[in-house]
Amino acid sequence: MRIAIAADHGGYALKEQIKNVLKEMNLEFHDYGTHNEESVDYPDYGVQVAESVAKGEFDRGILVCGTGIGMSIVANKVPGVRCALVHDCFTAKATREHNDANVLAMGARVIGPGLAEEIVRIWLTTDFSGGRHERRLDKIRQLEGKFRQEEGVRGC
Ligand SMILES: O=C(CO)[C@H](O)[C@H](O)[C@H](O)COP(=O)(O)O
Repeated sequence: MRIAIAADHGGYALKEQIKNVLKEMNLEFHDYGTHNEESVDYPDYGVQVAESVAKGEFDRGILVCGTGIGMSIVANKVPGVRCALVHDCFTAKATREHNDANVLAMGARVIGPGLAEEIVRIWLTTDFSGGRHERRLDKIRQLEGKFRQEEGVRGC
């Protein structure tokens, strides 16, 4: 499994710790930045991970900012991305089983590194359950198609 990872300045330190988890798990990853704690804008980093996952260049994405909210909003603008903002172990598992979430967002100002690492481990090792959940993902894909078409009509 290949992972794309990024953070803004608020998530930089936690991103570095999560990279150690990925190394322990022998997972290949690409770090899209940021590479220090200088202030940057989270959309510039979130979109790179989201696009790379949507294009199939990576299997999963991990995004960290202060709250995780901005990163999750950005990632979910990219068709094909199902980004989950997760701050507990229960939803880390559930969003893989039910939503087949392909991007994980977390807030470094919300949870500590120990919990974040546990969330990453659970999220990376839990499979999608399929079944009735596949039908719901199909409906999400249909909605993406509907809004793409409407944007085409409006010339957006
Ligand atoms: O939560 C965020 C956006 O929803 C991000 O955490 C940013 O890290 C946060 O907005 C940055 O704020 P700052 O005051 O510029 O450090």
